[in-house]
Amino acid sequence: MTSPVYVAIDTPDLETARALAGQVRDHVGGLKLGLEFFAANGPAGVRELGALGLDIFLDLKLHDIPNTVGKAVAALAPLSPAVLTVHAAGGHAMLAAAKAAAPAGCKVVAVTVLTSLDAADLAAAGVAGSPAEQVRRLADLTRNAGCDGIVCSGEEVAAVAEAWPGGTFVVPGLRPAGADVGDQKRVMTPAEALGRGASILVIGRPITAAPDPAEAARSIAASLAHHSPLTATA
Ligand SMILES: O=c1ccn([C@@H]2O[C@H](COP(=O)(O)O)[C@@H](O)[C@H]2O)c(=O)[nH]1
Repeated sequence: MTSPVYVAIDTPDLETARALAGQVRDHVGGLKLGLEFFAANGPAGVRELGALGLDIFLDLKLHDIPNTVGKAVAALAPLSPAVLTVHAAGGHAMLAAAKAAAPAGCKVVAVTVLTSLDAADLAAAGVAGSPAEQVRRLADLTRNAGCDGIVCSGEEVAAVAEAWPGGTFVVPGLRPAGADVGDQKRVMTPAEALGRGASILVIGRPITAAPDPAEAARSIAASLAHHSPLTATA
C-alpha cells in the first residue's frame, strides 16, 4: 500500500531538497513542494524532483480572482502534480476555475483554516465561530465547487470526512508525541490523524530537521502501521 505521508521539502536549496528526497523516498508516498521551494527553483526545480519518481504535491495555495487562478493552474498543468492547493476563501468561482483548469488525475484541494491559526487568530481576522465551524463551512463551499478535498487540521478531519464520503483530506500540523510544535497551533500525531480519517499526512520538520531524516521517516511510517483508517478508533 502506498504511504499516506507526503514529506514537506521546505528549502530554497535544490541540492538540499534532492538529498532529503533521496534519504526518505523509501518511507514516504510523495514530496510536497511549497512556496519556499517554488519561489527559489520554479517549474524546473519541480521537474528535477519529479524525476525521482515520487508523487508531487504542489502546495502553492493559490488565492486570487478566478481568471488568474484558472490560468495559473493551466500553466502548472505540464508539471503533472498529483495534488495542488488553492485557498477555499477564494470563493466558489475561483475554486471551480482551479478544478476546471487542473490536469486529469490532479486532485485540487482547498486550504480551509491554516494549522498555524487558532480561535483567537480567527477572531482577530473577523471570522465568527470556531476553527471547526469555519472548516466545515469552507469544506461545503469547496465540495459544491467541484474540488476534490480540503486541507484542515487533525482536530477537524473526522467531522469533515464523515460529511464528505470520497473526499481527500490533507492534514498538516503533525507532530510525533513530544516533538517541537514550532509555529503550528492545531497539532496532532500522524497516527491519530490517520485514524480520524486523514487521506494525506503532510510532515515537514519532524522529518527534514531530524538528525537522521531517513530514520525519522521510517519511525513515523512504523507508527502508522496499526492506525490505518480501517483499524483505528476515532
Ligand atoms: O494549514 C496548513 C497548510 C499547509 N501547511 C504546510 O505543511 C507543511 C508543514 O510543515 P511542518 O514543518 O511539518 O510544520 C508546511 O510546508 C506548510 O506550508 C501547514 O503547515 N498548514
